[in-house]
Amino acid sequence: MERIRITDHAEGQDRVLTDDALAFLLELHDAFECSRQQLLQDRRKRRAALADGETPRFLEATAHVREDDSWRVAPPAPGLEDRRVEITGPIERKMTINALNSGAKVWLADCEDASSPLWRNVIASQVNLQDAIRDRISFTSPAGKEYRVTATETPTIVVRPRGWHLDEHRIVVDGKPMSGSLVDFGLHLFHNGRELIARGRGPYFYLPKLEDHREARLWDDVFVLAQDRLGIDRGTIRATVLIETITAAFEMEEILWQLREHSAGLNAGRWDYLFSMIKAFRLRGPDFVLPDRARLTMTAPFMRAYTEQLVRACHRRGAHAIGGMAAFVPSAKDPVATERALRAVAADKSREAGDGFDGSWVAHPGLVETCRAAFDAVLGDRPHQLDRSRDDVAVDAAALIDLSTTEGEITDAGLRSNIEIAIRYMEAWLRGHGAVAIHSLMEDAATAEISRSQVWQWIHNESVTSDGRTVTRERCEAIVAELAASFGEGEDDRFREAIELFRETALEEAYPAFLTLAGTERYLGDGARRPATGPVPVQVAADEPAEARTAA
Ligand SMILES: CC(=O)SCCNC(=O)CCNC(=O)[C@H](O)C(C)(C)COP(=O)(O)OP(=O)(O)OC[C@H]1O[C@@H](n2cnc3c(N)ncnc32)[C@H](O)[C@@H]1OP(=O)(O)O
Ligand SMILES: O=CC(=O)O
Ligand SMILES: [Mg+2]
Repeated sequence: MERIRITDHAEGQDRVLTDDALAFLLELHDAFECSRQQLLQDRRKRRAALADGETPRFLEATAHVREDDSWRVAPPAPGLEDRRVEITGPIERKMTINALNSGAKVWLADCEDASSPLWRNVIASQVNLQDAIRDRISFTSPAGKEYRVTATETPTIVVRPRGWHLDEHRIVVDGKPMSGSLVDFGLHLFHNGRELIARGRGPYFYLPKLEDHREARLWDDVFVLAQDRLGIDRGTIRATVLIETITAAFEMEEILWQLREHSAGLNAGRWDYLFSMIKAFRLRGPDFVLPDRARLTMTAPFMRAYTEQLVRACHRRGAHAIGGMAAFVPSAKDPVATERALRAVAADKSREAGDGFDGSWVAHPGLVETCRAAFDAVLGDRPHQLDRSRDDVAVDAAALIDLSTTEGEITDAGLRSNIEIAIRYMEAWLRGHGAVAIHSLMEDAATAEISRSQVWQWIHNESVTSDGRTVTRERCEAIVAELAASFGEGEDDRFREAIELFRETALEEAYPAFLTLAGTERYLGDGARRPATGPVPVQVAADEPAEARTAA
């Protein structure tokens, strides 16, 4: 019996899942699947311990790594010296070309927060990467617009594979799904690694949602085996780790140390970081309940502690510190939203550049110049500011987890906005869109996780909105019912399933660790339910207003 089985088909698959590529994936699976499962098991234990009241802390066992001043990560690899503007986005064909023409220094080609893991997306991402790297990508829109790469200098490509928690259930080995991380990583490296090196850059990665330094070590082990197997020099692969969980924030230097030969720095993944905070402390009582999502800015004291400590850790170790994503996006149809986005992004990037970051992310080509200007003002002609030590920053465990000083209230509008964003995002995700603009804000898996998690936390803490009303499941259901009236009922719409998924991830007693896991198991996996049709079902408590009962 063939050990590896592909359970689905998508256009372009033959170019991606070649026999040699599958043999490489199998080798990665055999070498690392046990360790991945062990680490996922450890995650579950740690999550339970945090829920039971354990406080994250700096590890005693690795104090020597933090205290030893002598080590540094490898110097920047070709194409990664100057990272002042990085554009992110899903690896769709048109967006790939637009990103390559955007003028950014780096393109984060995303199989993660901005991607919905439909099989056709997984395969198309790999096809588009192959073509983009070989300068043979073009696209004609349904309206007949032609797209080609015209920029003389294109961004360095950095691929973000899925996180360790996600399976790729369409590639089954000995009856078990492969790791989504290893599939995204392995296919890109196998097909494009040598080509990238020949073109003067290299196979570079962003590593998402790591929860501790042992998970970084697993990636390092993967890199070593993969390079040896493909005859690529050790240290050629480079990885920037997103610090976007509260536990990883206590192990920043350990993560750099584990990957030191392959490290390209750290990134402050603010949205998943906020999600991680809410998840970790969701049952810790009022001091850990955060206000409306709109009030969770980078100037909140706990967020400042996080970014300041990240820059300090990176620059102590000669590693790039890369800033995160301001969610405001411009809109050709809305000059007011555009003006607001440009102002907000300029302020965000100026603060990051002033704090010592070496570059930052933008979500949209219309923001590249704004980000560049903010970093130009601080960097000038220098490619980075690694020489800017932030030893003035206090390493302060308490500051990282002190949420009690976050200003702002929970409002009815904030509750409604969370429910609407979560459902609209889940609906788009089920249709295959991993990033969408909703009310001129970029929404992706990380921001949607915040929205649904806040709703869950507010219900379970019986939080009270500024109008004096308690957040209850029934109140949320009434809002769902009102919103449902405004949702489309087009043939392709998936609002019915999106509402079910929202209920499962925000309104139930149990708290699913990731909406993407819940969504994949229920709607995208092997045993997935068939898409439902008909009116959106709503649940309304007897004492809710009558109009809430009529959504259809
Ligand atoms: C928490 C995190 O992980 S953040 C990182 C993950 N998230 C992301 O990467 C989000 C990236 N951004 C996006 O996906 C998009 O900007 C969205 C979905 C938010 C908005 O996209 P749209 O609705 O298409 O925006 P809009 O209509 O203004 O786009 C104008 C043009 O810019 C292009 N564009 C917009 N964003 C991008 C991008 N990130 N990369 C490349 N091209 C882009 C569009 O394709 C469109 O091209 P066209 O004029 O040739 O048709
Ligand atoms: O991946 C980035 C984030 O903010 O989450
Ligand atoms: Mg993230």
